[in-house]
Amino acid sequence: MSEPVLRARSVTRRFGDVTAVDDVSMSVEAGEVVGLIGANGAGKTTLIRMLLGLLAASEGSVEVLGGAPDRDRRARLGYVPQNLGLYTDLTVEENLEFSADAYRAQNAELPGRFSDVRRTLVRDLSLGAQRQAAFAIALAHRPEVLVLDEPTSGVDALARARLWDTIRQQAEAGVGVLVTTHYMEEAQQCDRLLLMVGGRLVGSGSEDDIIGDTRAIAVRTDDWAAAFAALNDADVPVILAGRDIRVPDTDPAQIDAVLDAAGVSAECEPVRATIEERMLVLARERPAQ
Ligand SMILES: Nc1ncnc2c1ncn2[C@@H]1O[C@H](COP(=O)(O)OP(=O)(O)OP(=O)(O)O)[C@@H](O)[C@H]1O
Repeated sequence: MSEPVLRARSVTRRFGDVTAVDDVSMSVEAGEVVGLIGANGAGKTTLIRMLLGLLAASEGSVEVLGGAPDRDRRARLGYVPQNLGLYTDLTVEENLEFSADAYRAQNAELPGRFSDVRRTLVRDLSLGAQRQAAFAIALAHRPEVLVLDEPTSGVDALARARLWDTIRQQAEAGVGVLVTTHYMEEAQQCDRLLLMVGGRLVGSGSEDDIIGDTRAIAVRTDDWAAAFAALNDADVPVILAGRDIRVPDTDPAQIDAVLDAAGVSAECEPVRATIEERMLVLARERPAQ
């Protein structure tokens, strides 16, 4: 296999007493979309900032396109940070020119559908439109690696689907993509996932690999509010989605006992856990530092 386009070797980053990233090794190959998932504060952004050479590692090392993330290699990357990194008092076109200068790119261009907003100040665009512009600007110098930190938060369903189409097209053209997301439907569109909990990389591979044999109990009852309250008080990892109650990684007998004691009649069925439930279980085993 060729050299990965991004690689971290045992990287750790501490901020005072907080270990934001703890001994993480990972890589992204050309042409693949790798999803970096984990709860808020898991260390995803800190890992990305180290990979891009924007933040020094306390320990370990990173490589971009086979070497240190110096200015020349960074010019071959496209990066959309969570806060988008646009100048809000410049127009979309001025932001493009600014970015093209920084990347020393010739003929950087935006897709035609941006023609209506070229001369609009970024601050006058909706958050969703700003995100799309930031993404288009990051692609305009035809990067070999794309790093996207929550590219679709605040974006409507159509724009989100379009953005994922573009991500896939980029990967098919050989670009290596690292993308963080909180949306599990998006995680499923990645070729491979990396799961971070409390600064550590605790799972990798497909969704199935990450879920492993974790099971959940689906609790069915008309008295869902009382059932949820009783299970929550019992300190089991209970999740309420609408009126559906789920309890991952817990002995069914314990759930029966809690519900019986609370006088709630319910049917409990063991089911396969979801990826969110697996994340919850891991987060309880290893709380954020
Ligand atoms: N500059 C900083 N100074 C101090 N602590 C920091 C700094 N940057 C991050 N942290 C801490 O490091 C931990 C990891 O934060 P990070 O932003 O990397 O997580 P994340 O997984 O990207 O979260 P989110 O999904 O909310 O963006 C958190 O506890 C955070 O408070």
